[in-house]
Amino acid sequence: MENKARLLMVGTLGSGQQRLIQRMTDKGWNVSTAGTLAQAESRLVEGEHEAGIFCLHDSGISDLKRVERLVVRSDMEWMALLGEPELDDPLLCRTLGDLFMAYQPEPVDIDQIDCLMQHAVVMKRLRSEAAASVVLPRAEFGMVGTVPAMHKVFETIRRVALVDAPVFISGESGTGKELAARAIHERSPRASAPFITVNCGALPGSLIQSELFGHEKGAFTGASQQKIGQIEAAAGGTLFLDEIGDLPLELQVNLLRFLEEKTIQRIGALDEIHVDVRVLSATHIDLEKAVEKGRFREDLFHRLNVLRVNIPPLRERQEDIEILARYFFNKFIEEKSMKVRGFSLEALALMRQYHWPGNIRELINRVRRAMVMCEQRLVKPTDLGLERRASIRHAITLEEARNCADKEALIGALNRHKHKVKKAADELGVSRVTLYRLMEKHQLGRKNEQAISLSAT
Ligand SMILES: Nc1ncnc2c1ncn2[C@@H]1O[C@H](COP(=O)(O)OP(=O)(O)OP(=O)(O)O)[C@@H](O)[C@H]1O
Repeated sequence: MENKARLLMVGTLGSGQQRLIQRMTDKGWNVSTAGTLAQAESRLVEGEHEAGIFCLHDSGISDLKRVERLVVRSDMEWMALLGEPELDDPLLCRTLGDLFMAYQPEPVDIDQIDCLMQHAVVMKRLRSEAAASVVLPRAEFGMVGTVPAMHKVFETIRRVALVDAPVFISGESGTGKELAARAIHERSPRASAPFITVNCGALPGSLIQSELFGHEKGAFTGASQQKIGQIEAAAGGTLFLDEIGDLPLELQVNLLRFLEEKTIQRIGALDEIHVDVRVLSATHIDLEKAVEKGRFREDLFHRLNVLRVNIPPLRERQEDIEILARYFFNKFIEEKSMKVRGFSLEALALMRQYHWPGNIRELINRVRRAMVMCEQRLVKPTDLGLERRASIRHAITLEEARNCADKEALIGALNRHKHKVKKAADELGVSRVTLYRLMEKHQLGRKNEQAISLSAT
């Protein structure tokens, strides 16, 4: 190790203190000292230390929570010096085990301390080099994506932003449709005007009409005041209709009229108002299929689908999974100092294998929870809640895989049809008798035993 590494010594060791500082200085260390935790905090801000010694013995440092905060934030290795009897304290023992690379009771062995601190410096330098070599992904419009399919999404966003036609954004739940809609607005000539989102699935039909078009005072019971609808509120800007597939059929007609004529009529109003709004829409359902089944008007679909952005699910962007996980890890670690340093290789491997039905929203939630739950330095599969699923994927025979798939299909169909066996059997293309037999085989109760869910496999 190159000498003159900076060593921070916190607390006092009593009579041995001066000797320790002198000997460590003789060995080539650049030692700075802090008698209190407050001083230690300022020393860490002032200078680039590479290793630390906490003298917990007889030093008046009893605020272990603050010790923990300081050690965690410092991003370097520490050793503790203390008197033997203090090891009776279980809280102190846990703190030592969690935070320090080593401890020494008195009388201290200075050669050993020197050796341990040299290791600490090497580890710190290794970590710094590793961190420097990691190229953090650049987020375009707040979206991280490195695979060709995402580059295509970014390119499409850039292009469609410049024209004024409606854009339909498709993609599974949590893939970033709203983020893409905002990006289109922010890059468009309308960027300085409002961007308004309406979730068409969140309100009942009776309310969504007034939400979109507004109403006049007295238009219906309870309309005690005039209300400007969201279309009018977005005038000059962009209206993002999320979950457009959930818009009731009767309102689809009104929306179509607005898109064709650029005018609206508040409920209860006689006059039509001209409104200049660009409409973006999205849904996680297959809108083409909804059109086929007569649940969505074809003419409205074509009006909305003039330009299209299609965001692929996370499982189809394998190379992005680890990059996104690290991106959010770095983001959350900045918000709150935590002991955790990164992901274990096993956790990364399982993240790549997992199906991510909730896409990036699910990834964010799992990473955030794992960072809080993690008790060691590296996030493990259990912290992410992925272990059980993964073990199923690893060591199973073909027969077990088939059983698993059968069971998932049964659970899905039964849930979708609220346990109506006849309907579930029709969907699965089996007779009722066969369905009962399969339910028995997979121990799926006829009613809601097992609170049927996919994780029940
Ligand atoms: N490529 C990405 N990079 C970084 N964060 C992303 C990316 N895509 C989505 N996110 C984040 O994931 C979360 C879900 O994104 P968003 O709400 O845009 O998804 P959505 O497809 O509109 O979901 P839903 O269909 O449920 O409405 C948000 O926190 C968003 O910031």
